[in-house]
Amino acid sequence: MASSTNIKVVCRFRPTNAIEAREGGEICVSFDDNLQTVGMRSQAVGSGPEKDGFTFDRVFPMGTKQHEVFDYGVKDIVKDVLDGYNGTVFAYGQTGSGKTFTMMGADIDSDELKGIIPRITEQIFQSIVESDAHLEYVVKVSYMEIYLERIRDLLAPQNDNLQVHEEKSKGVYVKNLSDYYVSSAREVYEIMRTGGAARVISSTNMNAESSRSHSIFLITIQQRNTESGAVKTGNLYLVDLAGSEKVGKTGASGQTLEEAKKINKSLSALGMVINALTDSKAKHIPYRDSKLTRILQESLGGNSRTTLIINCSPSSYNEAETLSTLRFGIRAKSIKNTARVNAELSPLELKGLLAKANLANTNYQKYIAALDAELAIWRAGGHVEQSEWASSAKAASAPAAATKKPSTSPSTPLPSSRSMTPIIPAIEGLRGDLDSRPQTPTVIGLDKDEREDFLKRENELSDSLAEKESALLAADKIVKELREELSFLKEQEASVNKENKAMSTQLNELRLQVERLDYDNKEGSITIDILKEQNQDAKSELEELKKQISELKTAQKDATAEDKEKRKQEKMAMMMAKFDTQGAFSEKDEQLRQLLAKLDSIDGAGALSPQELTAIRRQLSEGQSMVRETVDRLRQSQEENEMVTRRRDELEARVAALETEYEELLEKTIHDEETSDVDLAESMADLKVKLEAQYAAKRDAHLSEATDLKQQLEMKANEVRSLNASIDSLKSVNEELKRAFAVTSAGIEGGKNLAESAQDLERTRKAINVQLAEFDGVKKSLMRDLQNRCEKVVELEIQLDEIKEQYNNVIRNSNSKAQQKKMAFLERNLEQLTLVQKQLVDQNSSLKKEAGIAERKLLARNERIQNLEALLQDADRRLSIQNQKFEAQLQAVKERLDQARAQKAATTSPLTFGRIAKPLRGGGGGTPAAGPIPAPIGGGVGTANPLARLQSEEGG
Ligand SMILES: Nc1ncnc2c1ncn2[C@@H]1O[C@H](COP(=O)(O)OP(=O)(O)OP(=O)(O)O)[C@@H](O)[C@H]1O
Repeated sequence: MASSTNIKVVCRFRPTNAIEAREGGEICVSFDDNLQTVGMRSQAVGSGPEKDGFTFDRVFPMGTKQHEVFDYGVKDIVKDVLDGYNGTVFAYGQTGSGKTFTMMGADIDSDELKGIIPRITEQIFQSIVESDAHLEYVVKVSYMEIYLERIRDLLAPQNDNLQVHEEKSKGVYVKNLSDYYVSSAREVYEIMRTGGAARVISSTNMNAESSRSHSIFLITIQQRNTESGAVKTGNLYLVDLAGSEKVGKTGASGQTLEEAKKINKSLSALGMVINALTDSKAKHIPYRDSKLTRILQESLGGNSRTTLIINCSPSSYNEAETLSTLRFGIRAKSIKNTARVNAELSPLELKGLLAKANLANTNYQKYIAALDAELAIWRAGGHVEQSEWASSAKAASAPAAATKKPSTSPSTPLPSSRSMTPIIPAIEGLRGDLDSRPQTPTVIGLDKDEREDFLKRENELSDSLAEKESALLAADKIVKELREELSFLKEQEASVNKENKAMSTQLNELRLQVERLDYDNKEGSITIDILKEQNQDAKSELEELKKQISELKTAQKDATAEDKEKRKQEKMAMMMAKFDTQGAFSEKDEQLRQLLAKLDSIDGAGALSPQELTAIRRQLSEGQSMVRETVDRLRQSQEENEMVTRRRDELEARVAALETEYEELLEKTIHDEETSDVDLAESMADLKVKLEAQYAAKRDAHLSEATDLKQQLEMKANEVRSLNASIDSLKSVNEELKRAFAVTSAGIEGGKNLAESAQDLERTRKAINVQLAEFDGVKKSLMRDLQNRCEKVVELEIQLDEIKEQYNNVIRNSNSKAQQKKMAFLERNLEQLTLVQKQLVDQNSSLKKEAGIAERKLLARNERIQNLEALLQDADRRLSIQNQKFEAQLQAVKERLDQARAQKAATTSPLTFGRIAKPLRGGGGGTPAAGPIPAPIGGGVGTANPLARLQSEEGG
């Protein structure tokens, strides 16, 4: 069943490519006729064994068709795998040498261009169809990639750190690698495409489509003999290695340089394994140095039929790489593999083994019984002859209950030659039968238990390593995320800081402004205080000026009081003189005088005629009536005088009122000037105008009144004068009459008539005297009255004059030079003061305003600052909330992602088929793709072998 064969090495040359042609590369290889040896025209092979060329199982020159490579290179292997052997086809060569072209082909769907893998797949299904009817096959495929020493499941790319395990029963395998049951080449192609799309591709200078990873396509074929129940399992590894060239040539750099190093490490490990395998002295094969060599462990020097396809360029441009590749192929060629069928025992075989085991068990029991018996003798102090000692051989041949009598020499030591673990042939045979899998080369030299322990421990370690690696990866990812987050947060922090800075500068500016405003405000209040003081000073100055004015007024008043008295007397004198000088006699007075003269003449004649007496009487009565008239007129004039007095009183009252009004006005003006901000000059001018107007009005009124009064006085004086004159004349007439009577009385002593007439005259005289006395009294009273009135008039005039004087004083005060100067000075002062006051008031008000504004601004800014601070706090709070939210979301997303990944891993495979075993039966039962899947024993999924069933259940 197991035969030791060398690895089959074939060599394929691709045609020269455009780069090589451009670089002037020439064909530097030659082939022998039987297409087994390739010769190099290189100086490097000038001497030594390579001079004769490199001999392989087959050489495919440029232009070899795809099907030729398949037919002559790998077709046989398909049959072996179907028969339960492990098979490996791997392509080795520099980038762009045609590995992928050979393995997968330029176009899967093209009959001409499709590569080895599609052809193998087709061959497998073809062979299944053509196989015996009692053979049932289950085909499943897996696709993985080794990239940067990590195994990635290309059909479940999220599983990117799979571990290689080894078990005694299963050999080397990739743990948790997903597999898909396939029933047709089409399904395999689909899987190939799906997996191919998930590969890590990196462009290099040499080949834009080159892959920097190793890809392994695994086809597992399980064959079950439905008649015997025997099961064989063949694994076919189809490996497309990464480019074998040196790092520098590809021009790879950066991360690609790292990649290249790791890829080269993997490939150099492959070289080391091959070297060790071909070196007879080598004791250790470094399979575990790389994932690649570990997976291909059984393919290289193990349980596998292996074909190595080395791909080369024929161009001198890639001569060095080609030479190295050829050397690699030559070395690999000498590796010997021992391929065995991976068979599970059939029920019959198992039955046989069971019988064997039962027999062995019986033999053991017998042996144990014999040993027990012998032991009892020894313990009892007996002795058993050596020939009588219990042995496995005897036990196997002796009847079951055979017991020995114990000997009596217990002191005999136990013989040292007896094996403590006897070898029972039946058991050993059973062991050999069960142990169908050969030892893996690595653990050769260890005993069986140690090997198992070693593998177990290795698997455990590998798992924990994977766990650690994934944890590390997750941690790396978290670190990366955290870094990103950190940078984001840093950016945010920077922006927040910037904002904060800007805000703090703004705040500082505002504070400064506030301070400045505060300072301005203080300054303003100080200025206001100063202005107030100045105002106070101005007020006091004004007060003093007022005082001075009032003093001046009083002084003026005092000065004029004496003048007034004098003038009054003068005026009175003048007025009275007027009355005295104007004594004109009236007509009556004249008549009376004539009458008196007549009387005098009568006196001279001695008698009066009755006519003359009658005339005298008549004249006297006329004189009396005149006196009466005069008295009446005097009464009238008295009345008029009273009226004048009343008017004067009224005028006085008015003058007093005007004075008080004037004073009030003056005070009010001063007060206004003191308190208000009215322009003093203007007010003064206004006041002046007003006063002038008032004075003018008053003056006019007084003047008119005075003229009226003067006229009236004139009239009265005239009247009084005439009355006085008439009184005087009457007096004189009276005197004359008296005298005439005296003369007449002396003349008429002699006659009765005369006596009578004398009596009459006496009576008349008496009456006249009485009248005269009355008249005198009236006159006196009139004179008194007149004098009084005159006095009053004079007083009025004086008052008028005073008022005039006052007015003139005021005018003078405002007009006189000194006064004018003073006034001007005062006015200037006042103006300045007013100006200053106004300015101060203005400043005060503006400062107040500014202070108010500043205060308002301050308040507003304070509010703004508070708002901004609140906003900042709010923003901070929101930021932290957002952060928390973001973290929570991130966490949720992570969880969901993990869940999704888990689900995806569990259920949502990109491939909707292949999770259920599809047993394919040979014997021309039709292609599984064309019709329903042939039902295995029991039908459906449940009829597959236990492993397949288990997997299908898992898949379900
Ligand atoms: N035998 C051939 N006949 C015609 N063209 C070929 C042949 N072998 C390779 N080529 C072409 O050469 C180019 C490179 O081939 P390929 O991609 O198979 O190289 P590779 O060895 O797989 O490279 P890498 O290691 O980068 O994956 C492709 O365009 C391919 O079509």
